[in-house]
Amino acid sequence: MKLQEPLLLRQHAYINGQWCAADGADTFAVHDPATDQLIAHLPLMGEAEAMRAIQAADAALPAWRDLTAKERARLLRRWFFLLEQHEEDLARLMTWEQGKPLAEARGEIRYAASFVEWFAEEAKRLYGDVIPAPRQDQTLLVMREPIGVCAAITPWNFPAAMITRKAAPALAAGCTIVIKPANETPLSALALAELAHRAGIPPGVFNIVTGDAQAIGQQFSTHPLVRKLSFTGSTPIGRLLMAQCAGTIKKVSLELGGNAPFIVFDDADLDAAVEGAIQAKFRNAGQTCVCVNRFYVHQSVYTGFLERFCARVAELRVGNGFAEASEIGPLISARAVSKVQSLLDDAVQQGARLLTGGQSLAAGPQYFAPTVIADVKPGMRLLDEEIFGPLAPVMPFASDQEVVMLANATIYGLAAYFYSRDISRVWRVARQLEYGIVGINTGMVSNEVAPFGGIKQSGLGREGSRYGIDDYLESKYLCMAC
Ligand SMILES: NC(=O)C1=CN([C@@H]2O[C@H](COP(=O)(O)OP(=O)(O)OC[C@H]3O[C@@H](n4cnc5c(N)ncnc54)[C@H](OP(=O)(O)O)[C@@H]3O)[C@@H](O)[C@H]2O)C=CC1
Ligand SMILES: O=C(O)CCCC(=O)O
Repeated sequence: MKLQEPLLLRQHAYINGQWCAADGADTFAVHDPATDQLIAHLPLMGEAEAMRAIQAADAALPAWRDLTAKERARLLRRWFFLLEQHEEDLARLMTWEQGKPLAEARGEIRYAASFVEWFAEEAKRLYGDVIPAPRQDQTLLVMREPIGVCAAITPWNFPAAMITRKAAPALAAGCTIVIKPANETPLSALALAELAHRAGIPPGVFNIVTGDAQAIGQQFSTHPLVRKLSFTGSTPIGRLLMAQCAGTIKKVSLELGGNAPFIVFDDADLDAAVEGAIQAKFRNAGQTCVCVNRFYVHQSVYTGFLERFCARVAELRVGNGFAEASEIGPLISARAVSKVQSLLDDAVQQGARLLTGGQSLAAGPQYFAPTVIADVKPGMRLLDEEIFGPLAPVMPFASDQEVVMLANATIYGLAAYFYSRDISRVWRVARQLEYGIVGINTGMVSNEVAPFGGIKQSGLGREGSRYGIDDYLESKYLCMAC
């Protein structure tokens, strides 16, 4: 890979300010999902190295916590400027290991950097409270203090933004952090570490441990020095980590799976709904936890919506993320492709109509054609399982009451979308949807200033926004007799 700054391609973990190999010098391989070519070998670390990273983060904590908020903010801002400055190299590394089109990768680097900038600003506004006391001889105060050493486990679908969305609030609050990136996409994480190092973030404050997820996850979720764990990934692993954290009563933030409904009411602007549907379904080839899993379209506009939607989907250009024309890259793995294929097969066997896509592509074995199926019915697996791929199931509905009930009939509660121009319906449906995020007449809801997170089994806590730093803070109540 040709980079303007070759040192951004790191093949060692980053612990206590040092680039390290695994104790036994073992490695694992990283492949380009577009070509299956070998990209890099990374340290296959386990419990011992994870423990050393935690100890380094603990040793670095007092000095980092004792910096003024302004000093921490200044270092975070330097990191932000470096992320901006190296956007192109960071994007290229991401496309190489993750597959997403370069334009999307550039967008993700800007998105990742925006969390660092935002929380550098928030660092200076962590106000406490003075509480009117119930007695005249008391003064009551609440101070907000960093929780301590934090651990984070991040997924491959957003290899940079999921790290900065956790690390930036942690560092801004005065915490130190140990991070295990997904094994599919460690290079982006290590490039972030290289730039954090150059920004002057002290040794031990920001650490990246690569390798065996189970062994590292075990340490992160059971070590008594870790006070908080933040995880983005699948609901089953989130459940497991939450249970493991129970032993030492860690604070837990979880961004887990979704089953997003996208509702098109009879009064919707259909052209706008189609554009929103393309964004909300096909971003990152459908591999986003807020991507649409189910389309409900009012029966009176069902055929019209399907015609326009299928025409747009058929135009999407699939190919290697490095080709500037590509809009949809490969899926992350052969396992991901077979999961999407099996959900499609199940639906078609049970009577769904295949309208466009569905075929394998000459571009390579990890590509899946953008696909639309209609007349989807209860009982088909894809209504309950997270698709995480470019397959759009569509079905008609008859009434508002029915569609809200169908939309809420899931264990998940991350994102929902709907299109309507009737203002009273907009308010009513927005209130009735049991989701942490509701997109109204838009298919794009994510930014650094808004709280991102789900309810039900989609997770705990919020990331980004002024709320996103709360999980990295404890409240200390001071009761002073005077
Ligand atoms: N909410 C979201 O954004 C995401 C949702 N998903 C959902 O999950 C499905 C499967 O994807 P998958 O990548 O397997 O998701 P996982 O939840 O398995 O992986 C996410 C992260 O968790 C790590 N991990 C895996 N097992 C453990 C463990 N026992 N202890 C600690 N950490 C662990 C992974 O490490 P490693 O890479 O080393 O295995 C990775 O860093 C997807 O199809 C999608 O439905 C997936 C990714 C993101
Ligand atoms: O959990 C994910 O899938 C990544 C979040 C993407 C976003 O912030 O929109």
